[in-house]
Amino acid sequence: MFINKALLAFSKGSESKISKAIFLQLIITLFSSAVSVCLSILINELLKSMQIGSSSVSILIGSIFVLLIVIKFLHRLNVRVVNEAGRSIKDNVRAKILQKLFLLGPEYADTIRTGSLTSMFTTRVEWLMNYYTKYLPVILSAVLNAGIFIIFLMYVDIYTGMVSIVSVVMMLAIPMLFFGIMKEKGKKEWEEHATYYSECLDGLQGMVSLKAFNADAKYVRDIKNYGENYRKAIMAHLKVTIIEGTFSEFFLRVGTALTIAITGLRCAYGYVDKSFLIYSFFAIGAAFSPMFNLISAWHLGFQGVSGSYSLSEFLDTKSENLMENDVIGREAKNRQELESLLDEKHFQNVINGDVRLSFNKVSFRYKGAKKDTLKNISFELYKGKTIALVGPSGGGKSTIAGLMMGFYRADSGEVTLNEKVMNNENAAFFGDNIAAVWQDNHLFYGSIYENIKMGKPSATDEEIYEAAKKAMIYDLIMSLPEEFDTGVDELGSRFSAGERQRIAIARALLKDAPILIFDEATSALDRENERYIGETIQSLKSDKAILIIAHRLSTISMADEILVVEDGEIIDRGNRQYLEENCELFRRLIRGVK
Ligand SMILES: Nc1ncnc2c1ncn2[C@@H]1O[C@H](COP(=O)(O)OP(=O)(O)OP(=O)(O)O)[C@@H](O)[C@H]1O
Repeated sequence: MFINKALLAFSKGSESKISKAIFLQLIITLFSSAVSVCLSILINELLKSMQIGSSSVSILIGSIFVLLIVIKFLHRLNVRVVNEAGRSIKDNVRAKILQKLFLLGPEYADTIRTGSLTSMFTTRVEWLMNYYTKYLPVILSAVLNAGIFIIFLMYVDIYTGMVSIVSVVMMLAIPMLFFGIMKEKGKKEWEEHATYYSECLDGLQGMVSLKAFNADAKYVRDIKNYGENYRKAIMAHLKVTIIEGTFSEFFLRVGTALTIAITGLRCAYGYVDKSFLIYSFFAIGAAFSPMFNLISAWHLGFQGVSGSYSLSEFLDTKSENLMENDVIGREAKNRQELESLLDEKHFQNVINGDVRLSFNKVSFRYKGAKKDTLKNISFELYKGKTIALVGPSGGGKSTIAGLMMGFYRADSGEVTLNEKVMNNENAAFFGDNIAAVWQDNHLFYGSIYENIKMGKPSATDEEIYEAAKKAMIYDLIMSLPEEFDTGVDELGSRFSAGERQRIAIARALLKDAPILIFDEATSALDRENERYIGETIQSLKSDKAILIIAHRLSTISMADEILVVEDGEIIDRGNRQYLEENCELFRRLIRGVK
């Protein structure tokens, strides 16, 4: 019947809604069978009395009429119940996926294609929904209903009963024989679906580059090929479904015919009481007709199982590097529970007094990389100190910032914040105390106001305006038609790179964390804005611990200590004057940025 542990786990939080849908389907099936029972009695009565107007006949006709109306009403109710159950399953499973994804953090996200994720959120969740709302109720009610009528047939005649049991068992067994191949085809379909989606998204995101390189024609051709592969995978899956469905239907029809024939024969030879003949024919109809619905439902059952395998594979992903925090570290059973966790107070662990972040002989290698990305890195960052990291591209500067944020874990050595070592348990403590602005800042779909407020959800309007002023973006926002309510489209593409950077700086300043990271945070700004933001950073210096990954002389100059990073190592350190006198690489870098 295609139930596994994973499928049971996915129903958590929606059990009552799923049970309601199953119960309602069962009632509908039983009531439909009750119509058959009434009809069989009615025909029997008519044959006996040959009178349409008798009271028992009127009662039977009335009962059939009432049952049909009730069934109609229950069908309508069923649509609502199934929709509610479906929504609940989708919400809860998506909340689980999201929690896991954020727990695994950027290190994992870098390894998975956007299309696979999209497909996980859409297709596979839909498959699970169909399993619980369309497959499970239909199969459970059909089997139970068949069971009731087969017991009746056994009572009438054991041989008739036995033939009907064999037919039903065959009908249920056929799909099981196809299970292996259906699982494989289902997996292939979802893989092709994920690739197709990934390629489409890649193309949309890279449209400017495709146009610039005149590569759009080739892209369209490639997409067509991926679409064709996806279509083929669907057809292959469908082919097996049709073959399996044909076999199931064949056995069901043969089973029904055989049972009717056996009943007739047994009656002809006097083994079945004639008065039971009509009842038996209707009972056979009532037992077998809901089974026909199963033929189309099996496909949904297969999809549900296949979806549950791939989703639980993802949810079981192990990582030594989990980005736990108050919300994502605690498993929420459903979306409501997740929302109440989100409503709880966060950022409770902000350090008020002295802050000290240390790298102690830290080495790190990206998964699959041939050599260490960072080797033996040590430095100390504390309140009132500004460190600048400089060095050639690819040297490992951003990786140092990533380790501070807990995106990755050191392979050897330690990253500590006020004596707490960076690990799964303490990652949230680091996150609460660090605000970062990256080279490439993500703005979320919504308003500018919401994007800035993300830095501190409890911020007042005044605080938000103040942060925007410090980030030199206030005047620009006020010149927009809807000021702070102006919409930010996906990826913030309506803003220039410099504007996006300033909105991100406002968001980070609003967080008011004791440690600030600026990773090439002013790279897209013009000289004037950069100078103003430099002044803002300068004004924060005494109160904050600041790490700047610098590319311009002005920012480098404001650092108390400059670390020259090359090929994963700190090859020299000191203030600007010292390095200019003693470090050839630093002199070359300075010449490059002057
Ligand atoms: N997710 C990743 N997986 C594997 N290797 C990575 C990953 N991210 C970065 N790297 C590699 O690690 C090295 C250090 O990269 P990093 O971004 O830290 O350098 P960087 O000094 O900040 O460079 P830039 O100044 O160009 O930003 C590079 O060789 C880069 O290709």
